Amino acid sequence: MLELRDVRVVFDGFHALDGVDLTVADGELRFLIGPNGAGKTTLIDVITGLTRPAAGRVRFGGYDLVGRKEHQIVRLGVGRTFQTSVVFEELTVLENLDLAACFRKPLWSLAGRRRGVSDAVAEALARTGLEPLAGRSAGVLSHGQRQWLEIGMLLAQRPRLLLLDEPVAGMSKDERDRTGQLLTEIADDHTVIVVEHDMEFLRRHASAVTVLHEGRVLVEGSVEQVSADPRVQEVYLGRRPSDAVGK
Ligand SMILES: Nc1ncnc2c1ncn2[C@@H]1O[C@H](COP(=O)(O)OP(=O)(O)OP(=O)(O)O)[C@@H](O)[C@H]1O
Repeated sequence: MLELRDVRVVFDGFHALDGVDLTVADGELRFLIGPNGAGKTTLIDVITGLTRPAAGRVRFGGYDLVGRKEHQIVRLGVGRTFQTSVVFEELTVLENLDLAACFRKPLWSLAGRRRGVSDAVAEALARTGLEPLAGRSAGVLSHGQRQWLEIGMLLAQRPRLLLLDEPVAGMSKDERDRTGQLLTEIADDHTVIVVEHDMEFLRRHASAVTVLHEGRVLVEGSVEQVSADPRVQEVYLGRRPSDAVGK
């Protein structure tokens, strides 16, 4: 379980997170939405150790995360994607996955590593449907395939909690549907938090949604509850939440 209590982040006097409480159960697929500047990325940064909160607690799987370094948090089973790509274009899909799989492991465990595809990499290939492309260079992948490779690279690290920042941005409708299925499948045996602006995508694939606004949790509930909530409609500047595609 992931548990944030009264988390506060202040940048030069500006309260980017202003007392956030959030509980996400094991195996949950939780969507995080909110207008630009609401604090979504900052929240992910706090969980992953990139930003240290001024106050508050972050607990995951029985560990306190505040004060731990990013790589230590990765080792505790927390993985994230960034808005910018981390794929090596000149390497193959398989090589990218293999590299990612090594990242979380201590160096000594790599010394005697057997050759061939590790179980974690094979599972990541199968889950993301990238098996037929394993030998292709990542540079030739479509935008959607590349996003799946990034998700696969996270899976190859065997995280328990995945934090995904706008995974369907720029994808075609088919790619979005495939990604929605993929996220639902991943949530069978992982906890997944997805920052996403696309309301159509949320309607199709989200069950639980948390709305952030001005550094606080405004509303939590199902997509229907959240879209119908007058406070949510108001923060999206009087627009219907269905129009609230953010950027
Ligand atoms: N390193 C920083 N220094 C100063 N201010 C920052 C920093 N990082 C974020 N902020 C500010 O904190 C607020 C929250 O930013 P954050 O990126 O978390 O919002 P967001 O909800 O992810 O928005 P978006 O949808 O635009 O990505 C914004 O007003 C932003 O300008």
